[in-house]
Amino acid sequence: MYDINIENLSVYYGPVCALQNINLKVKSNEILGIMGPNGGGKTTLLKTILKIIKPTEGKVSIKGDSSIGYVPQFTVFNRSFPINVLDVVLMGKLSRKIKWFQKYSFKDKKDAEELINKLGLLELKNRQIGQLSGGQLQKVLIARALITDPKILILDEPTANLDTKAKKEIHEMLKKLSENKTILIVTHEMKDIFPYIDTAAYVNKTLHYYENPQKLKSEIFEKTYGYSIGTINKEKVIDKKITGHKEDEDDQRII
Ligand SMILES: Nc1ncnc2c1ncn2[C@@H]1O[C@H](COP(=O)(O)OP(=O)(O)OP(=O)(O)O)[C@@H](O)[C@H]1O
Repeated sequence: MYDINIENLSVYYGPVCALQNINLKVKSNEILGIMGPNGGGKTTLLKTILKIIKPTEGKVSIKGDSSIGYVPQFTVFNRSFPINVLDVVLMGKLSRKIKWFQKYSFKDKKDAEELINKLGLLELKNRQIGQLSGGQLQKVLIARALITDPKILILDEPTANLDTKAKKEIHEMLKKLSENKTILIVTHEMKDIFPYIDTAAYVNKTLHYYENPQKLKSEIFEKTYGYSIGTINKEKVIDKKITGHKEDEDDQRII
């Protein structure tokens, strides 16, 4: 039932404690939103799940042999590299131990084209990555992580620096993918992510897990504004104060 099971996990970098005694179980096909302040340990948690970092204490178990796809922060991606969309997606087929002059098979190319088509990117197939919008590039990086059909997909700030429309498209894409994948998203975009996640975790050295993400949303508002969200209308007003967004006539009367 659980794709990821983390028990009593602590991670230290020398004397620095990044994560302390963390427990977390992630169900199959769940979308977990991971939030928390800068330096709270979110990336350390991802890297531990990906086995890039070894736990100081405790253990991380992945169900069966579930493979994991990883989408790193796209700000670290070199956009000036002369490579097209199809080639970026195909790169996801390369084994971790890169063999020089490794060739892609006909099936690799067919799989990549099918995936690009499925994600609505076919018309961009031959475009150089330097000529993509931020949202398009992010979708291509997600496609690269999906090419091996992993059961678990982990994304580190997938919508950072994207406009509202691109964010919505990425979040909707992830929601669809969660029909048969377990997805972990590290994000600072709390306002945008809540409608799309099933559960939430707040990481600040320790981890608080929320079966109901709305509870975390309420706690964040309470911390920010010093009072709790009593009614839906009040929540709308607070949302509007943050976003400046007007939703409907009814809404406008509340102001
Ligand atoms: N390689 C490292 N060596 C020493 N300390 C590190 C190392 N990597 C991270 N840390 C420290 O571990 C803590 C957690 O860092 P981490 O990058 O996991 O946080 P984060 O929540 O991902 O932060 P952000 O939101 O800013 O990306 C921080 O105090 C950070 O300074």
